[in-house]
Amino acid sequence: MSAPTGPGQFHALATAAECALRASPPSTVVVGAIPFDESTPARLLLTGIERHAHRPDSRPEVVRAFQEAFLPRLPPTPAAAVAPVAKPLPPPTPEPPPAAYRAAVRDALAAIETGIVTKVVLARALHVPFPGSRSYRHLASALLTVLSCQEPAAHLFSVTLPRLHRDDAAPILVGATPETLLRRTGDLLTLTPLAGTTPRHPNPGRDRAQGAALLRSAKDRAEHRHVVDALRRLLHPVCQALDIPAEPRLHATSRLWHLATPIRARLRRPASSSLALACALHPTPAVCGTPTTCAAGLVRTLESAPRRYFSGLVGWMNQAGDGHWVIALRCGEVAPSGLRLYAGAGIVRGSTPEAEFAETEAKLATMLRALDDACSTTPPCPTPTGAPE
Ligand SMILES: C=C(O[C@@H]1C=C(C(=O)O)C=C[C@H]1O)C(=O)O
Repeated sequence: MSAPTGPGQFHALATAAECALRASPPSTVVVGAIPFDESTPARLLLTGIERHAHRPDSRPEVVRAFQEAFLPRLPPTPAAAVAPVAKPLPPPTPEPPPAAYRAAVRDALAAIETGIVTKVVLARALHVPFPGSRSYRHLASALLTVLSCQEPAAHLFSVTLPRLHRDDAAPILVGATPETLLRRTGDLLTLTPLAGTTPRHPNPGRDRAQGAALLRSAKDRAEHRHVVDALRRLLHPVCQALDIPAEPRLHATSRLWHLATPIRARLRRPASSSLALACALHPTPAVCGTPTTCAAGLVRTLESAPRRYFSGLVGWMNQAGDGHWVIALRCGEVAPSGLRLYAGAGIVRGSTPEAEFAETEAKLATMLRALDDACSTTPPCPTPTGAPE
């Protein structure tokens, strides 16, 4: 299922998905990935979820549906192919170089001082040359297995993306995101925006102190408020009841604390489909900035390369329009030539180039650790993970 790239792609996709589902058997769902911006093609396809899962609302079944829909069944990896031929991994190349990322943060801060934007999210990438003899599809599969152990609370995804050129192998987007853009069940809409981040600490006392400091940080609360305010503005016309807590709370991943606001809303009837709603809200200031058009312009000029699917959407929708769309974070594109991992950070007044660079490093560590384990022979889940010791 596709729509021409360029302005209007997302709206056309949502309409095409709704039409295709209406014309399909009742158990059909649309699953796939929508890019950060409309210059990159989306990858959405129809699949029969009930063949793979009996409870499409529960996370593991949906994850399994993604895997079965997008990753062809792989034969068990022969031991020889799993040998850690590339340990230590080749060093990743930062794109852009760290100094250029810090300069872009300074430019974003200068734009904030002029008043044209109040928040801009700037992303960077790491290119990791393909580490060894395993096929890239096996690596994508191994990464997913490792991520499912290391990030048990995350939403996992694995989506085969459109080919860049006709003769190329199709890259695979693999990740474990902590952020749900929205979930629609009938007229109930739930959202969990995240913004404002600090690393966790292996010492429990210091870990709690770091979380508490994030919760108090005026700069991080402002960064978070931009997202919640934008969602309130956009949801108000389509919702009859909107429950938005006044204060953010902490959300933990295995490596990071985030500020989170769980939002619940009742949609007015007739309710838009989950994909139409997701496309209307995307990109939120959590991944782009505010005001959106101006922030998106700065993202285009200040980032060194297109984000493609990073900070886009991944999810599914059924015939009733219910569905779950997450934001593609803590992820990478796996291709035969190597992996491209991404992370971004929200720049607001009070941000510093050094701290924002460090935040992207901390975010990238999730995928780097998974990659390291995916390329080693040790089992991916030796002990339960989730909270640092
Ligand atoms: C851009 C990313 O994350 C987004 C930005 C955050 C922030 O700036 O604090 C936090 C969570 C996400 O909404 C990322 O993980 O790369």
